[in-house]
Amino acid sequence: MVILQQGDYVWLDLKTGEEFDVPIGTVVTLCDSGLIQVVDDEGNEHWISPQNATHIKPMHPTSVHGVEDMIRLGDLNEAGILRNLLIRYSEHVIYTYTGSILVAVNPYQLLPIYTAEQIRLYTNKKIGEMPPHIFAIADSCYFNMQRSNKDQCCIISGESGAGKTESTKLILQFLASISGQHSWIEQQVLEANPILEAFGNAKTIRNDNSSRFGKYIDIHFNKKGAIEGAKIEQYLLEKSRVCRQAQDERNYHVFYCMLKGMTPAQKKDLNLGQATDYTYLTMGKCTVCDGRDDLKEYSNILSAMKVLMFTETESWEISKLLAFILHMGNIRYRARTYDNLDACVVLHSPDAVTAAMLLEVEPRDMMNCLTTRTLITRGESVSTPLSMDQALDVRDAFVKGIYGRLFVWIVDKINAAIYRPPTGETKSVRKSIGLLDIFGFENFTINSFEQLCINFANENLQQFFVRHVFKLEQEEYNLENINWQHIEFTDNQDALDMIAIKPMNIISLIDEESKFPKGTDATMLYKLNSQHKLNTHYIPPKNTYETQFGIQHFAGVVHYETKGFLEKNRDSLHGDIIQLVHSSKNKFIKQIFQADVSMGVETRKRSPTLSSQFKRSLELLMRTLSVCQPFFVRCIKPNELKKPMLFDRELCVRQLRYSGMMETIRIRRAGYPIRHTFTEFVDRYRVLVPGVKPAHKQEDLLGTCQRIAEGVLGRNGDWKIGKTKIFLKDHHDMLLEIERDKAITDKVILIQKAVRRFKERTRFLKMRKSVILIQNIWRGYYCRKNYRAMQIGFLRLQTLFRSRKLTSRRLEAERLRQAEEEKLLYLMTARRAKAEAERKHQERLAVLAQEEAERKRREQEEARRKKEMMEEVEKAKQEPVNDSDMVDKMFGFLGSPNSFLARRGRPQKALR
Ligand SMILES: Nc1ncnc2c1ncn2[C@@H]1O[C@H](COP(=O)(O)OP(=O)(O)OP(=O)(O)O)[C@@H](O)[C@H]1O
Repeated sequence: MVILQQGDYVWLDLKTGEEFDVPIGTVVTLCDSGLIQVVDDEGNEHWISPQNATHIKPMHPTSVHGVEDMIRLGDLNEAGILRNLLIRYSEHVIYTYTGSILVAVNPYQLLPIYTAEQIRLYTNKKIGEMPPHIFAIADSCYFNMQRSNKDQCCIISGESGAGKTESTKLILQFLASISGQHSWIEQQVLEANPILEAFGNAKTIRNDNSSRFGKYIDIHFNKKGAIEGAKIEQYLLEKSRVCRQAQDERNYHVFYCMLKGMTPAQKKDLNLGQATDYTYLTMGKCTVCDGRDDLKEYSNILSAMKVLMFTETESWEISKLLAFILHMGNIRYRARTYDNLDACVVLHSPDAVTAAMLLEVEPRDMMNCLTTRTLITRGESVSTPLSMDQALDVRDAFVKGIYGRLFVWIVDKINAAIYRPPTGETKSVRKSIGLLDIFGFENFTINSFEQLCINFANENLQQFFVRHVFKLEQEEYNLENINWQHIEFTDNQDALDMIAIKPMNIISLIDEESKFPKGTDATMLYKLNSQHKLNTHYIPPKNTYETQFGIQHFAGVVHYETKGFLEKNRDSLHGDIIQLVHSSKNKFIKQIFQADVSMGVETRKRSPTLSSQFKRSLELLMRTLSVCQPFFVRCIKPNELKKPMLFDRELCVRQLRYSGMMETIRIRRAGYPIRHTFTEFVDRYRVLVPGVKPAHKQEDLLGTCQRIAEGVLGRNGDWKIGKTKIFLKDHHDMLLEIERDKAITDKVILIQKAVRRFKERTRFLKMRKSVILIQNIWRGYYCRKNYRAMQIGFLRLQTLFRSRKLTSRRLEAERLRQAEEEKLLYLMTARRAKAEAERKHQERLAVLAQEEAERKRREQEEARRKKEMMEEVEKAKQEPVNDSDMVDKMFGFLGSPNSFLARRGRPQKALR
């Protein structure tokens, strides 16, 4: 026994012996005592005694926290795969790879992983570069289409409710976003969905929005990779749902939407009430569907119809037919007996009248058609009554016939809007991505003809998958002499041979019996038994009373109830009904029945049965798929309750086992899923090794391939060289692509560098030239300007200098002259002064002489006067005198006043 420690992860095999029980992952919580306590992935505790030590096995580290690609799982068994999906699911990680196959576990809740940002993140990425995602598959489809110039297809499989339709829509959304601007055609392609879902989807116990038909959407891309159009192929609509629904199931969504969304006036015109009023809508006792807003859906349908060019009249005619179906379902019969024959009559009711009115036929004709049948015996036509059961069958067949044809017409109408037939020009360049969303394997309590067809389709797809993944792979390895481990896988070819390929196969026997006039379901079963009872894939009825036979399908045994097989397979409407349609004034119903009306009675009898039509369309589909490069998305339904975060281990193991996931992982791990011819390889990856010439110039292609592979993947890498091809693992492809991207990016950068350098240099040189020119001009201008300024300056300076020089010279001259003058002046002055002084001296002498003379004279005068005065005084002393005489005498003595004054001044002047 392994020595365990607390916290170790181990596998616990409870060995219950149940078919879908596999070991569960556990963590050791106690191991001190002899017993070991472990807690499993579902939270249950287990005690393991040493005797039960074989029940536990150590877990590989890759299984502890899970891996993105299950090829890398160390525990390569169902338990490992299951736990890997479980732990990722519990972390809301719903996508996991198995090589390039995507496993998607339905989250049953809206996860924030489909935003525009996510689209951007996954655009132009290699598988494995980002965590697994449906967008990564879509991107790879698109990238591969562009890279290899080959059509691609994506096969989305899984049980009802596993998420196929959602995955298809997500891929479409991704392709529409990355392929270009949102064009009108893209919008039209996207808008086809609401219409198809309204008319082809219904609430079932497994899925609230179950597609009751298969579809293959082929999206066409033009040379630039933009969506150019699309074509929708539909397969096997479940028509019986129009008349019958199981408990808790609904009829097709469109009926409920119409009754919720129509205006009262419209409803009045069609005499319609509410869903609960109609037998055809209430058989499952369920008219509402949680989480669906029928009212809103109705407006979506109408707007989608507008986008897809349905005219107002056509929309109204469709409503009329839907209303007709509802009224037909409400028609009541009463059993009668005529001439000992079981017969019936239609009870008069507003529904019957309205139905006839909507069909625009005579009410009487319609009632006759619903209650009698015209037989032609020996050239004569005889009308025989129908029993009530037969009449109900006729009515239901009529209604199913209308709905089935209406659905085909709608798909054709959509195709008319979105399909652009290839022209000579576009044919060679147009590439496509096909999305196959087809009903999963079905195994109900009672399985009928429809289930046989559905399971037949799934056998075909499984065979395609097996062929692609296993058979072709092994064949190719042998052909190319590749040494590899041979993997055993479950091939469903034998089952397929028995159902539809080998002579006297089940489908052909059913067909034959359907055309045989006296054929019944019992005779058919008898023939099936006698032909196939020894086949290991056939399970005959246990006794002669049992009406069931079984088939061992790849996904398990399914028992089919043969009652009604032939009728369903014939899928033909009685001539009376066709006649009734022919007599109708309603052009629309005539249009949808056009093919039947134009056929004669005999041709109609020989018209292909449902199974042969289905087989043919499946063959066409398989042919289309076989020329495409396929991608596979395996959707897994985690629980039957449509609940988030609930993982039903058994249910998941069953789906994994039946989808061949184990073998897929084994073969993917052992094999080499990526292969290129030498030419392709060299041309694509020669950039990785310097100096490798293109393939057409190579003499040794194999050697060159080897050189490139060794250079990039290493000499000891697990890749192989065959006779014409090189074989690689998924991760090699990724590595090569990443390296190629890098190398091309480097080269692109180099080219960009050179181009940019050249461009920039040219620009620079041009700029430099211009700059130099500008500089030249500027400098010239500037220098000239400066020169002129300088010149003026110099002139001024010169002038100034000269003027200063002249001035100084002048001043000097002046000074000299002045000095001379001064000298002269001085001399003159001196001379003059001397002369003057002489003169003055002379004058002085003269004056002095004069003054001397004067003084002498005055002294003489004075002396004279004094003598005169003395004489006068002497005389006066002898005579009396008055005052005035006195004054006059004084003045007479002194002289007149003026002369007195004049005399006073003279001596001053003389003094100067
Ligand atoms: N990726 C998803 N994210 C959120 N919910 C999902 C996702 N895929 C599926 N679902 C939920 O599961 C429901 C069933 O999915 P879907 O209709 O795609 O199943 P299906 O496989 O096409 O079934 P059927 O064969 O019956 O048509 C959806 O209506 C949606 O509620």
